[in-house]
Amino acid sequence: MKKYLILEDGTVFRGDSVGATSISTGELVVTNNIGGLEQTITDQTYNDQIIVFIAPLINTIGMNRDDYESIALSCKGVIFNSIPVNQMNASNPSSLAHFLEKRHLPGITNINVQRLAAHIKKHGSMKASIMDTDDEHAIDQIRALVIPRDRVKTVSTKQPYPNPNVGFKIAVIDLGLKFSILRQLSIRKCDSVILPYNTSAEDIMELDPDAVLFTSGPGDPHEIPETITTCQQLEGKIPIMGIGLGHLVVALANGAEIERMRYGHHGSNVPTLEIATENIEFSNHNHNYAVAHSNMARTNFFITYRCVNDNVIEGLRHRSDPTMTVQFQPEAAPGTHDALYVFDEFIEMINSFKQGKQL
Ligand SMILES: NC(=O)CC[C@H](N)C(=O)O
Repeated sequence: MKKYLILEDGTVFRGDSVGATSISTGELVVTNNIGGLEQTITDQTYNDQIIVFIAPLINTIGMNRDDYESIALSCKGVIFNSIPVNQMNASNPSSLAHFLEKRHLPGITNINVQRLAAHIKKHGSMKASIMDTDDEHAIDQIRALVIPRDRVKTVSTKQPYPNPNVGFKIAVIDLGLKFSILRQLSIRKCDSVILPYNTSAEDIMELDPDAVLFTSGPGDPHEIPETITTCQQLEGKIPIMGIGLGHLVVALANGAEIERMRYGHHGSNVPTLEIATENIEFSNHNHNYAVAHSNMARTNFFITYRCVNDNVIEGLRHRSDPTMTVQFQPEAAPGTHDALYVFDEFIEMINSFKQGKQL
């Protein structure tokens, strides 16, 4: 069955349907991930987005349940250059087609993703629809569609839940977390409690945590002013780590400004420079927003990481408070594993804060 990817500027790409046959609209993002299909599709930072995989051929062996990063899928569709024939067979329970069909996620394969990616690079990110036809009404419909502004509310947990262990107690503020953040905390024996995005500072402190972690998540950080206020109220009182959207929240809470990028960073091989060591790491990114350089000097933060390709700010550290952030995704999933040590630095920061407090 033929399917059409229709961009809001009227450009049309035609390919073959894979997965659910429903129609869908979202913001287009182009990822350079060549593996890690499961982790990418289930990453909630892609909420309301249509993910374009730029790799020539993807997913050769089928879906692996150990690599899921959330329970419910929240992206709006997937676009491929090509996938192996056996992955198109939905009656094979481990196939990509079966996975997409069961989760009501439409996809299109046999699309010229190189041309599509070049188009996005030239014109910037835009909305698109996966449709059965390419008539003019489809384009009008896409233009009229407003991307929701409550994406964190949609994906954040509604109720607190624990991820018990025997180490530091971490209050994890779920802005759309990936399971691998919890996996990395578990490896370090953290006794985590996962809380909704709008939990107040008072309720967080009532749990007597050793640290607070604001996770990655979808959308624009300005959409969650309550989380920014909570962060302001916690600042300096307790160690804080921000990842992805959490990094942007911490930055806004401290007077930084955020800008929308032209087409963002999406993929697991983005080179990032750690300024203190001059090490270049390849890390996993999915972001359309970034902290602006313009007024950094007026904040109390210094820049710890920047992207080698375009100088985008990728990490911050407070000059005196125990607060650290990274814009990239140190939990990887999919790789590389270059930046997993960021979680060790978080634990070290908690340790030093505790020792300082005891002195
Ligand atoms: N990696 C993330 O957490 C994404 C942050 C934010 N939604 C952005 O697009 O910039």
